[in-house]
Amino acid sequence: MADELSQAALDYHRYPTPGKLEVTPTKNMVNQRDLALAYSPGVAAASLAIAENPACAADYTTRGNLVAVISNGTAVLGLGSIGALASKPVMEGKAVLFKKFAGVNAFDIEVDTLDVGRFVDAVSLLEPTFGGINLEDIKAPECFEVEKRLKAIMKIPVFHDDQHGTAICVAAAIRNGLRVAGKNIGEIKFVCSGAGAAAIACLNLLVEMGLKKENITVNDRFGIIYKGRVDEMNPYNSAYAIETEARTLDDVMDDVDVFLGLSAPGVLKQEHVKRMAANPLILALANPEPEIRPELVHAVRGDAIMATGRSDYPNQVNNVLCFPFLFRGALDVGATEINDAMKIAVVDAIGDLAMREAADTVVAAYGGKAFSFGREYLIPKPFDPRLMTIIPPRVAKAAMDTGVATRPIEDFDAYQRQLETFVFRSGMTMKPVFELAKRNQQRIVFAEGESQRVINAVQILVDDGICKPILLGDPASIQQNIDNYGLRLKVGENIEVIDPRNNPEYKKHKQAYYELMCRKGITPSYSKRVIATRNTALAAIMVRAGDADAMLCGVEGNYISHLRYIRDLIGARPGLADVAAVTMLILKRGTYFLTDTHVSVNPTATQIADSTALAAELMAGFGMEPKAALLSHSNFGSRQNEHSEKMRQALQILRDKYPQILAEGEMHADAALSQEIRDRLFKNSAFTGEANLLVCPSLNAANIAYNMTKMLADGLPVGPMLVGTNYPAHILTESTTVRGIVNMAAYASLDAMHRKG
Ligand SMILES: NC(=O)C1=CN([C@@H]2O[C@H](COP(=O)(O)OP(=O)(O)OC[C@H]3O[C@@H](n4cnc5c(N)ncnc54)[C@H](OP(=O)(O)O)[C@@H]3O)[C@@H](O)[C@H]2O)C=CC1
Ligand SMILES: CC(=O)C(=O)O
Ligand SMILES: [Mg+2]
Repeated sequence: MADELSQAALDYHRYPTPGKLEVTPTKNMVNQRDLALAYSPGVAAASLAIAENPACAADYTTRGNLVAVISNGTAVLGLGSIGALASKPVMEGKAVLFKKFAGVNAFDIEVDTLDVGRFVDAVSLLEPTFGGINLEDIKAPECFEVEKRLKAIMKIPVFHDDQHGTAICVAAAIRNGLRVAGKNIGEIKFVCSGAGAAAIACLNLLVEMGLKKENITVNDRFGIIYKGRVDEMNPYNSAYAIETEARTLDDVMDDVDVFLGLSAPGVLKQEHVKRMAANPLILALANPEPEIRPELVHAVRGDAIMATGRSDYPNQVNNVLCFPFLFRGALDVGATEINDAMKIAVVDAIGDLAMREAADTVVAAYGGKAFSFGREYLIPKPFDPRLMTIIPPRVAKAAMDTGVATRPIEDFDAYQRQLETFVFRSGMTMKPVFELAKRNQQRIVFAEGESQRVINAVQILVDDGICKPILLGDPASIQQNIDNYGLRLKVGENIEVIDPRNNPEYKKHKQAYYELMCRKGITPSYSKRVIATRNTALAAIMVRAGDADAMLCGVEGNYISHLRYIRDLIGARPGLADVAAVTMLILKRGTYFLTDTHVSVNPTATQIADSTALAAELMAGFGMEPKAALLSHSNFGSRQNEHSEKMRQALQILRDKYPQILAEGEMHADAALSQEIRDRLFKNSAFTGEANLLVCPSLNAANIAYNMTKMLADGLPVGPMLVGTNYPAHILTESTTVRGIVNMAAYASLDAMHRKG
């Protein structure tokens, strides 16, 4: 490993606190009452309930979502038997992956013994603590015995990740690799380097999938495993011993279709690769250094399809694609074991996923690179959020079908939503909006139709049937982007494309633009130019003309330049001084709306009252009851100046004009969010609990508050949504993600539907 990376890794592990994990309580512990509930005497109620009915441990403790990652340090990655203590960073790492990828809590447990019996005793006694056991980096052949004995004793899933997690990912990658190479698993010549935990499990699964045993040759440190060999033989590697004169890897590499390495660095040489069959598939999976580096393979074989266990090359075959999601499904149904049906469900899910285009978040996580199924993309990337939404339900279903689920899932739709919410926190809040949008698909025109983010979002919108997209832009560039991403959009079939320079409705749109702008110094010839070159203007005119139901712009270019067109061509509703922007922030703590985050620099008291009322109306569309707080540096008159006075006036206007809205102010943001703080200042607050509509006195305050909260509280924004417009039109920002565009297209549809009544 490069010195720089080693040092960076050491610093990463050491600072700011040693290690990668900590324990975080999930319940408040701030007063005497909490203490009485969490600990003595209250805790006795939970203990007695479990004593009476052990199954309710899943209701009153973390057990149902807690996995132990257990090792004795005998086969740590490809580093060998470095001991239980030295394995701790790897086990902590696996625990982090469980949590990060699938929300599974995991403790690492390092058991310092080489004795199978003592190890099994130690682990089996942990059953009351955990909902599942993930065995890790335990060397063969002991690992087989350990797993077999623990499975027999324990009534929770026991899963040796290096065996089965690896086998599942390898099986999916090989199935897809053979698809690309155009080969049939029943006919291929197969060489495996390594006969340990991972290798034997992979071979067993591949044989189940149709690989012929007679076509497999296995090699380990002592050479080829042949019938009659005496060194290092055991019942597990003996199953793959063959009649042969061959004794080394060098003897067996002619015409090999697939090489699977689960052994040690540098075992496979360029000379071997040269002799392999056409389109050879090479999985060099030893970690961290593979059996051969991809650049060495590609230097001698242009037709090779290559995978490693590393993240810095294409086709990372690593069990992280499997274990977090497999356990998620198993825990969610209280599975008593992980059986073959559950494993096969994961093989299928991983394999299928790679055949679909990569998700937007994957593209973002990998530097904007697009992936589509092929030589360099055989299996999904670990950051693919769909692993979480696709694998656990299939595992849960397989567990239920095979009778090992103690808590069967009753409502799979609700379960699916729960998983989606984990990945896209917008899931729940946006759910009703998506449902409504789907029922009455609106025509949404996208001003930046050539943008890759827009095109990726449009694929999701089409797949989910949320709207009928119209893309403005050069058709050739749009098609190029569709092809680059391997998307399934078909112009004229599931999307409409309008080239502004070749627009069939050009005359009508130009005239409409001219009529709106002729008294603002715009000439007929300039109108022509604008309508052919300014997509935001064209989109706005299309919405006005009824050629689209709503528009989205702003993914490219600055906000204010789009706002100019919106103000001129869409305009504010009669009686309003201007439009305003409302941004939704989805936080762990809840969902909040802020206004005006993007439009008016210094709104008047009337504007503030109007935009509060419009934001409240918008929130009702999300099924939320607005509680508006007019924010200030002043708390109910504590400061007297023009800024606090403005918010006081705004409250008065609100109460006069919109008495139905629950509004309070002017106040500090903490008072807005805490009943307790408000109670200390005065009684009879207009609303109870916390405000969910935070109204700021200026653009400065609103925009700063929004961006700061988003960063500090890891908020997920939806918006900005424009309110008070004459027609449905929304300006996104340049940082909007694909998911953000999808959310806003759904909201724009809802906006359009509401206006139609
Ligand atoms: N990418 C992934 O997802 C995963 C990768 N791996 C990697 O696979 C490798 C094996 O792991 P695991 O099965 O758990 O470990 P084991 O210790 O159980 O097995 C190691 C196997 O490799 C063989 N071996 C060691 N050195 C050589 C060599 N120079 N030539 C040929 N064979 C050799 C060993 O042979 P012998 O018994 O004779 O010593 C043994 O059969 C590790 O590098 C690990 O990082 C493992 C799991 C997942
Ligand atoms: C990935 C993994 O589990 C290993 O290399 O051991
Ligand atoms: Mg491992």
